[in-house]
Amino acid sequence: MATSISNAYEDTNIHPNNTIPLDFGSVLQLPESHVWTDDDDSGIGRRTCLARQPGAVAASPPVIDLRAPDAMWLVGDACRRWGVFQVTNHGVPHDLVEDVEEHARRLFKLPNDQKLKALRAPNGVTGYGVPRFSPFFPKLMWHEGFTIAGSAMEHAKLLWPHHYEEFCDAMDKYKQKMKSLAYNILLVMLKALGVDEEDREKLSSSFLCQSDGALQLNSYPCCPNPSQAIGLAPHTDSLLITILHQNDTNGLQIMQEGVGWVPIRPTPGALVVNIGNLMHILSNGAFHNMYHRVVPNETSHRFTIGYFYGPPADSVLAPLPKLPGPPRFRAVTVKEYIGLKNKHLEKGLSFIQL
Ligand SMILES: C=C1C[C@]23C[C@H]1CC[C@H]2[C@@]12CCC[C@@](C)(C(=O)O1)[C@H]2[C@@H]3C(=O)O
Ligand SMILES: O=C(O)CCC(=O)C(=O)O
Ligand SMILES: [Fe+2]
Repeated sequence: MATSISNAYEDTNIHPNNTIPLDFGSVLQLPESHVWTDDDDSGIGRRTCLARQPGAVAASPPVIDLRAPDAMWLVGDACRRWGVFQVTNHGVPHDLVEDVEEHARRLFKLPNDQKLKALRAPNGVTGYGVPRFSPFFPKLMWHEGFTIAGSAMEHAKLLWPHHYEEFCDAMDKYKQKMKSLAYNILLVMLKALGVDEEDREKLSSSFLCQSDGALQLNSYPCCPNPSQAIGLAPHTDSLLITILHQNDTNGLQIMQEGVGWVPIRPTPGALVVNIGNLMHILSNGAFHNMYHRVVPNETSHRFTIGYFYGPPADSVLAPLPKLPGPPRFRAVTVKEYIGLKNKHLEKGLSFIQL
Protein backbone atom coordinates (compact mmCIF):
# COMPACT_ATOMS: atom_id res chain seq x y z
CA MET A 1 0.00 0.00 0.00
CA ALA A 2 1.32 3.48 -0.84
CA THR A 3 2.76 5.35 2.12
CA SER A 4 1.86 8.90 3.15
CA ILE A 5 3.81 11.65 4.81
CA SER A 6 2.33 10.78 8.21
CA ASN A 7 3.80 7.26 7.93
CA ALA A 8 7.18 8.98 8.21
CA TYR A 9 6.27 10.24 11.69
CA GLU A 10 4.57 7.20 13.16
CA ASP A 11 6.77 5.23 15.57
CA THR A 12 9.83 7.32 14.83
CA ASN A 13 9.73 9.00 18.23
CA ILE A 14 13.00 8.21 19.94
CA HIS A 15 11.83 10.22 22.91
CA PRO A 16 8.19 9.30 23.54
CA ASN A 17 6.37 12.44 24.43
CA ASN A 18 4.48 11.88 27.69
CA THR A 19 4.22 15.53 28.71
CA ILE A 20 0.80 17.21 28.71
CA PRO A 21 0.21 20.92 28.12
CA LEU A 22 -0.15 23.26 31.09
CA ASP A 23 -3.66 24.47 31.95
CA PHE A 24 -2.69 27.98 30.81
CA GLY A 25 -5.89 29.58 32.09
CA SER A 26 -5.16 28.49 35.64
CA VAL A 27 -1.75 30.12 36.21
CA LEU A 28 -1.10 33.72 37.21
CA GLN A 29 2.68 33.48 37.05
CA LEU A 30 5.20 31.58 34.96
CA PRO A 31 5.73 28.09 36.46
CA GLU A 32 9.39 27.06 36.91
CA SER A 33 8.77 24.31 34.33
CA HIS A 34 8.26 27.04 31.69
CA VAL A 35 11.06 29.46 32.69
CA TRP A 36 13.79 29.47 30.04
CA THR A 37 17.20 30.96 30.72
CA ASP A 38 19.89 32.07 28.30
CA ASP A 39 21.49 28.66 28.00
CA ASP A 40 18.25 26.76 27.32
CA ASP A 41 18.88 26.79 23.56
CA SER A 42 15.79 28.92 23.13
CA GLY A 43 17.82 31.66 21.59
CA ILE A 44 16.50 33.91 24.38
CA GLY A 45 20.03 35.14 25.03
CA ARG A 46 20.72 35.45 21.33
CA ARG A 47 19.22 38.88 21.00
CA THR A 48 22.27 39.88 18.99
CA CYS A 49 21.23 42.75 16.78
CA LEU A 50 23.77 44.77 14.83
CA ALA A 51 23.57 48.45 15.71
CA ARG A 52 21.68 49.81 12.72
CA GLN A 53 22.37 53.22 11.25
CA PRO A 54 19.70 55.62 12.62
CA GLY A 55 16.78 55.63 10.22
CA ALA A 56 18.01 52.53 8.39
CA VAL A 57 15.06 50.34 7.44
CA ALA A 58 15.63 46.78 8.65
CA ALA A 59 15.39 44.33 5.75
CA SER A 60 12.71 41.68 6.05
CA PRO A 61 11.48 38.80 3.88
CA PRO A 62 9.28 39.94 0.96
CA VAL A 63 5.50 39.74 0.51
CA ILE A 64 5.04 38.28 -2.99
CA ASP A 65 1.90 38.46 -5.14
CA LEU A 66 1.84 34.96 -6.66
CA ARG A 67 0.12 36.31 -9.78
CA ALA A 68 2.75 38.99 -10.39
CA PRO A 69 4.76 38.50 -13.63
CA ASP A 70 8.06 38.37 -11.70
CA ALA A 71 6.73 36.06 -8.93
CA MET A 72 9.06 33.19 -9.88
CA TRP A 73 12.14 35.40 -9.70
CA LEU A 74 11.03 36.92 -6.36
CA VAL A 75 10.29 33.47 -4.89
CA GLY A 76 13.69 32.14 -5.94
CA ASP A 77 15.51 35.15 -4.50
CA ALA A 78 13.57 34.95 -1.20
CA CYS A 79 14.29 31.20 -0.89
CA ARG A 80 18.01 31.77 -1.39
CA ARG A 81 18.30 34.87 0.77
CA TRP A 82 15.79 34.21 3.56
CA GLY A 83 14.25 30.73 3.26
CA VAL A 84 10.88 32.39 3.94
CA PHE A 85 8.46 34.82 2.28
CA GLN A 86 4.80 35.80 2.48
CA VAL A 87 2.35 35.26 -0.39
CA THR A 88 -0.79 37.11 -1.45
CA ASN A 89 -3.16 36.22 -4.29
CA HIS A 90 -2.68 32.58 -3.20
CA GLY A 91 -6.22 31.47 -4.06
CA VAL A 92 -7.20 30.26 -0.57
CA PRO A 93 -10.59 31.85 0.19
CA HIS A 94 -10.40 34.38 3.03
CA ASP A 95 -13.60 33.07 4.65
CA LEU A 96 -12.16 29.53 4.73
CA VAL A 97 -9.04 30.81 6.51
CA GLU A 98 -11.23 32.71 8.97
CA ASP A 99 -13.44 29.65 9.51
CA VAL A 100 -10.45 27.39 10.24
CA GLU A 101 -9.00 29.97 12.65
CA GLU A 102 -12.38 30.18 14.41
CA HIS A 103 -12.46 26.38 14.80
CA ALA A 104 -8.95 26.48 16.25
CA ARG A 105 -10.03 29.16 18.76
CA ARG A 106 -13.07 27.01 19.66
CA LEU A 107 -10.87 23.98 20.23
CA PHE A 108 -8.30 25.69 22.43
CA LYS A 109 -11.02 27.44 24.43
CA LEU A 110 -12.34 24.05 25.61
CA PRO A 111 -11.69 23.20 29.28
CA ASN A 112 -8.29 21.58 29.85
CA ASP A 113 -9.75 18.21 30.89
CA GLN A 114 -11.84 18.13 27.71
CA LYS A 115 -8.81 18.82 25.49
CA LEU A 116 -6.84 16.11 27.28
CA LYS A 117 -9.40 13.54 26.10
CA ALA A 118 -7.93 14.02 22.60
CA LEU A 119 -4.32 13.78 23.76
CA ARG A 120 -1.87 12.65 21.09
CA ALA A 121 -0.57 9.11 21.75
CA PRO A 122 3.12 9.10 22.86
CA ASN A 123 4.14 7.61 19.50
CA GLY A 124 1.27 9.09 17.55
CA VAL A 125 0.99 12.13 15.28
CA THR A 126 -2.64 13.32 15.39
CA GLY A 127 -4.14 14.89 18.50
CA TYR A 128 -3.76 17.50 21.20
CA GLY A 129 -0.47 18.07 23.00
CA VAL A 130 2.84 19.80 23.48
CA PRO A 131 5.16 20.28 20.48
CA ARG A 132 6.53 16.98 19.23
CA PHE A 133 10.14 18.07 19.70
CA SER A 134 9.58 19.09 23.35
CA PRO A 135 11.60 16.16 24.80
CA PHE A 136 14.80 17.75 23.43
CA PHE A 137 14.54 20.68 25.84
CA PRO A 138 14.87 21.00 29.61
CA LYS A 139 11.91 23.38 29.86
CA LEU A 140 8.37 23.42 28.45
CA MET A 141 7.12 25.81 25.78
CA TRP A 142 4.30 28.29 26.19
CA HIS A 143 2.28 26.47 23.55
CA GLU A 144 -0.50 23.96 23.03
CA GLY A 145 -1.16 22.37 19.67
CA PHE A 146 -3.49 20.06 17.78
CA THR A 147 -1.97 18.04 14.95
CA ILE A 148 -4.05 16.60 12.09
CA ALA A 149 -2.26 13.95 10.02
CA GLY A 150 -4.87 12.12 7.97
CA SER A 151 -8.39 12.40 9.38
CA ALA A 152 -9.15 14.41 12.53
CA MET A 153 -12.44 12.54 13.06
CA GLU A 154 -11.33 10.09 15.77
CA HIS A 155 -9.91 12.87 17.96
CA ALA A 156 -12.59 15.44 17.07
CA LYS A 157 -15.27 12.98 18.28
CA LEU A 158 -13.54 12.97 21.67
CA LEU A 159 -13.66 16.77 21.83
CA TRP A 160 -17.20 17.25 20.50
CA PRO A 161 -19.10 13.92 20.65
CA HIS A 162 -22.24 15.44 19.10
CA HIS A 163 -20.99 18.01 16.62
CA TYR A 164 -17.52 17.23 15.32
CA GLU A 165 -18.47 17.23 11.62
CA GLU A 166 -18.17 20.96 11.05
CA PHE A 167 -14.64 20.97 12.51
CA CYS A 168 -13.58 18.00 10.33
CA ASP A 169 -15.18 19.45 7.18
CA ALA A 170 -13.44 22.81 7.63
CA MET A 171 -10.06 21.13 8.22
CA ASP A 172 -10.48 18.80 5.24
CA LYS A 173 -11.47 21.69 2.95
CA TYR A 174 -8.50 23.74 4.16
CA LYS A 175 -6.08 20.83 3.72
CA GLN A 176 -7.24 20.37 0.11
CA LYS A 177 -6.66 24.05 -0.65
CA MET A 178 -3.25 23.93 1.04
CA LYS A 179 -2.28 20.83 -0.94
CA SER A 180 -2.90 22.47 -4.31
CA LEU A 181 -1.28 25.75 -3.23
CA ALA A 182 1.80 23.88 -1.95
CA TYR A 183 2.02 21.89 -5.21
CA ASN A 184 1.92 25.12 -7.26
CA ILE A 185 4.50 26.84 -5.06
CA LEU A 186 6.81 23.81 -5.38
CA LEU A 187 6.58 24.05 -9.20
CA VAL A 188 7.48 27.76 -9.01
CA MET A 189 10.47 26.88 -6.78
CA LEU A 190 11.63 24.18 -9.21
CA LYS A 191 11.45 26.69 -12.07
CA ALA A 192 13.39 29.18 -9.91
CA LEU A 193 16.08 26.49 -9.49
CA GLY A 194 16.31 26.23 -13.27
CA VAL A 195 14.72 22.75 -13.48
CA ASP A 196 13.47 22.32 -17.05
CA GLU A 197 9.92 21.26 -17.92
CA GLU A 198 10.89 17.64 -18.65
CA ASP A 199 12.57 17.23 -15.25
CA ARG A 200 9.68 19.00 -13.51
CA GLU A 201 7.33 16.49 -15.11
CA LYS A 202 9.48 13.61 -13.84
CA LEU A 203 9.61 15.04 -10.31
CA SER A 204 5.90 15.67 -10.34
CA SER A 205 5.06 12.08 -11.28
CA SER A 206 7.77 10.58 -9.05
CA PHE A 207 6.81 12.20 -5.75
CA LEU A 208 5.22 15.64 -6.05
CA CYS A 209 1.81 14.30 -7.12
CA GLN A 210 1.79 11.94 -4.14
CA SER A 211 2.91 14.67 -1.69
CA ASP A 212 0.46 15.73 0.97
CA GLY A 213 0.52 17.47 4.27
CA ALA A 214 -0.33 17.56 7.94
CA LEU A 215 -2.03 20.45 9.72
CA GLN A 216 -0.79 21.84 13.02
CA LEU A 217 -3.10 24.19 14.92
CA ASN A 218 -0.96 26.29 17.30
CA SER A 219 -2.10 28.28 20.32
CA TYR A 220 0.16 30.63 22.32
CA PRO A 221 -1.94 31.93 25.23
CA CYS A 222 -1.23 35.28 26.87
CA CYS A 223 1.89 34.80 28.98
CA PRO A 224 2.51 36.37 32.46
CA ASN A 225 6.25 36.83 31.89
CA PRO A 226 7.00 36.56 28.14
CA SER A 227 10.65 37.58 28.44
CA GLN A 228 11.37 34.36 30.36
CA ALA A 229 9.20 32.07 28.22
CA ILE A 230 9.36 30.68 24.67
CA GLY A 231 6.34 29.88 22.49
CA LEU A 232 8.19 27.52 20.18
CA ALA A 233 11.90 26.82 20.61
CA PRO A 234 14.19 27.59 17.66
CA HIS A 235 13.94 24.90 14.98
CA THR A 236 13.79 24.18 11.30
CA ASP A 237 10.80 22.44 9.75
CA SER A 238 11.59 19.00 8.34
CA LEU A 239 9.55 18.64 5.16
CA LEU A 240 9.51 20.44 1.80
CA ILE A 241 7.68 23.64 2.70
CA THR A 242 5.41 24.92 5.45
CA ILE A 243 2.48 27.24 4.70
CA LEU A 244 1.44 29.20 7.79
CA HIS A 245 -1.61 31.32 8.56
CA GLN A 246 -1.03 33.60 11.54
CA ASN A 247 -3.73 35.65 13.29
CA ASP A 248 -3.12 39.33 14.00
CA THR A 249 -0.70 38.69 16.87
CA ASN A 250 3.09 38.91 16.41
CA GLY A 251 5.42 36.19 17.60
CA LEU A 252 7.15 34.44 14.70
CA GLN A 253 10.84 35.33 14.34
CA ILE A 254 13.54 34.03 12.01
CA MET A 255 17.25 33.89 12.75
CA GLN A 256 19.20 36.07 10.32
CA GLU A 257 22.91 35.36 10.75
CA GLY A 258 24.79 38.46 11.82
CA VAL A 259 21.58 40.31 12.65
CA GLY A 260 19.63 38.19 15.15
CA TRP A 261 15.93 37.39 15.46
CA VAL A 262 13.89 39.15 12.75
CA PRO A 263 10.07 39.28 13.22
CA ILE A 264 7.75 38.06 10.45
CA ARG A 265 4.84 40.38 11.08
CA PRO A 266 1.34 39.17 10.11
CA THR A 267 0.20 40.68 6.80
CA PRO A 268 -3.61 40.58 6.51
CA GLY A 269 -4.61 38.07 3.81
CA ALA A 270 -1.07 36.79 3.35
CA LEU A 271 0.30 33.31 4.15
CA VAL A 272 3.88 32.65 5.29
CA VAL A 273 5.82 30.07 3.22
CA ASN A 274 9.08 28.66 4.59
CA ILE A 275 11.65 26.18 3.35
CA GLY A 276 11.92 22.85 5.19
CA ASN A 277 14.92 20.51 5.42
CA LEU A 278 13.79 18.34 2.49
CA MET A 279 13.63 21.36 0.16
CA HIS A 280 17.05 22.48 1.42
CA ILE A 281 18.36 19.02 0.42
CA LEU A 282 16.53 19.00 -2.93
CA SER A 283 18.01 22.42 -3.79
CA ASN A 284 21.47 21.13 -2.81
CA GLY A 285 21.62 23.78 -0.10
CA ALA A 286 20.70 26.71 -2.39
CA PHE A 287 17.40 27.36 -0.57
CA HIS A 288 18.02 28.55 3.01
CA ASN A 289 17.17 26.11 5.81
CA MET A 290 15.21 28.65 7.83
CA TYR A 291 15.71 28.59 11.60
CA HIS A 292 12.78 30.14 13.43
CA ARG A 293 11.07 30.42 16.82
CA VAL A 294 7.95 31.93 18.40
CA VAL A 295 7.97 34.35 21.33
CA PRO A 296 4.78 34.72 23.43
CA ASN A 297 3.31 38.00 24.60
CA GLU A 298 1.38 39.20 27.62
CA THR A 299 -1.80 40.67 26.20
CA SER A 300 -2.81 38.91 22.99
CA HIS A 301 -3.48 35.21 22.29
CA ARG A 302 -1.62 34.09 19.15
CA PHE A 303 -3.14 31.41 16.92
CA THR A 304 -1.50 29.94 13.83
CA ILE A 305 -2.31 27.13 11.41
CA GLY A 306 0.68 25.36 9.90
CA TYR A 307 0.49 23.07 6.85
CA PHE A 308 3.55 20.82 6.49
CA TYR A 309 3.92 19.52 2.95
CA GLY A 310 6.05 16.51 2.13
CA PRO A 311 6.39 13.39 -0.07
CA PRO A 312 5.35 9.86 0.97
CA ALA A 313 7.48 8.22 3.67
CA ASP A 314 9.17 5.79 1.23
CA SER A 315 10.17 8.50 -1.28
CA VAL A 316 13.91 8.83 -1.92
CA LEU A 317 15.17 12.42 -1.91
CA ALA A 318 18.54 13.73 -3.11
CA PRO A 319 19.85 17.00 -4.53
CA LEU A 320 18.29 17.63 -7.94
CA PRO A 321 20.50 16.65 -10.90
CA LYS A 322 22.03 19.41 -13.07
CA LEU A 323 22.19 21.91 -10.16
CA PRO A 324 25.45 23.86 -9.98
CA GLY A 325 28.25 22.42 -7.83
CA PRO A 326 28.87 18.93 -6.42
CA PRO A 327 26.06 17.24 -4.47
CA ARG A 328 26.21 18.23 -0.78
CA PHE A 329 23.89 15.49 0.50
CA ARG A 330 23.48 11.75 -0.07
CA ALA A 331 20.13 10.23 -1.10
CA VAL A 332 17.78 9.52 1.82
CA THR A 333 14.24 8.23 2.23
CA VAL A 334 11.78 10.59 3.92
CA LYS A 335 11.22 8.03 6.70
CA GLU A 336 14.96 7.70 7.31
CA TYR A 337 15.45 11.46 7.40
CA ILE A 338 12.55 12.01 9.82
CA GLY A 339 14.03 9.26 11.96
CA LEU A 340 17.36 11.15 12.03
CA LYS A 341 15.59 14.43 12.88
CA ASN A 342 13.60 12.80 15.66
CA LYS A 343 16.79 11.37 17.12
CA HIS A 344 19.25 14.22 16.59
CA LEU A 345 17.00 17.25 15.89
CA GLU A 346 18.99 19.91 13.94
CA LYS A 347 22.10 17.69 13.86
CA GLY A 348 20.11 15.15 11.83
CA LEU A 349 21.07 16.88 8.61
CA SER A 350 24.79 16.33 9.27
CA PHE A 351 24.26 12.55 8.99
CA ILE A 352 23.47 12.88 5.29
CA GLN A 353 25.95 15.60 4.43
CA LEU A 354 28.66 14.58 1.93
C1 LIG B 1 4.15 16.89 9.83
C2 LIG B 1 4.76 17.35 10.91
C3 LIG B 1 5.88 18.36 10.95
C4 LIG B 1 6.15 18.56 12.44
C5 LIG B 1 5.76 17.20 12.98
C6 LIG B 1 4.44 16.91 12.28
C7 LIG B 1 3.38 17.83 12.88
C8 LIG B 1 3.95 19.03 13.63
C9 LIG B 1 5.23 19.62 13.03
C10 LIG B 1 6.08 20.33 14.05
C11 LIG B 1 5.64 21.75 14.43
C12 LIG B 1 6.60 22.37 15.46
C13 LIG B 1 8.06 22.10 15.09
C14 LIG B 1 8.29 20.65 14.66
C15 LIG B 1 9.80 20.34 14.49
C16 LIG B 1 7.62 19.73 15.63
O1 LIG B 1 8.13 19.15 16.53
O2 LIG B 1 6.28 19.55 15.24
C17 LIG B 1 7.46 20.38 13.40
C18 LIG B 1 7.59 18.95 12.82
C19 LIG B 1 8.56 18.86 11.64
O3 LIG B 1 8.69 19.86 10.87
O4 LIG B 1 9.17 17.79 11.52
O1 LIG C 1 3.21 29.51 15.10
C1 LIG C 1 4.15 30.02 14.44
O2 LIG C 1 4.26 31.23 14.24
C2 LIG C 1 5.21 29.12 13.86
C3 LIG C 1 4.85 27.65 14.03
C4 LIG C 1 5.97 26.76 13.57
O3 LIG C 1 7.10 27.16 13.35
C5 LIG C 1 5.69 25.32 13.39
O4 LIG C 1 4.53 24.90 13.72
O5 LIG C 1 6.63 24.62 12.89
FE1 LIG D 1 8.27 25.67 12.36
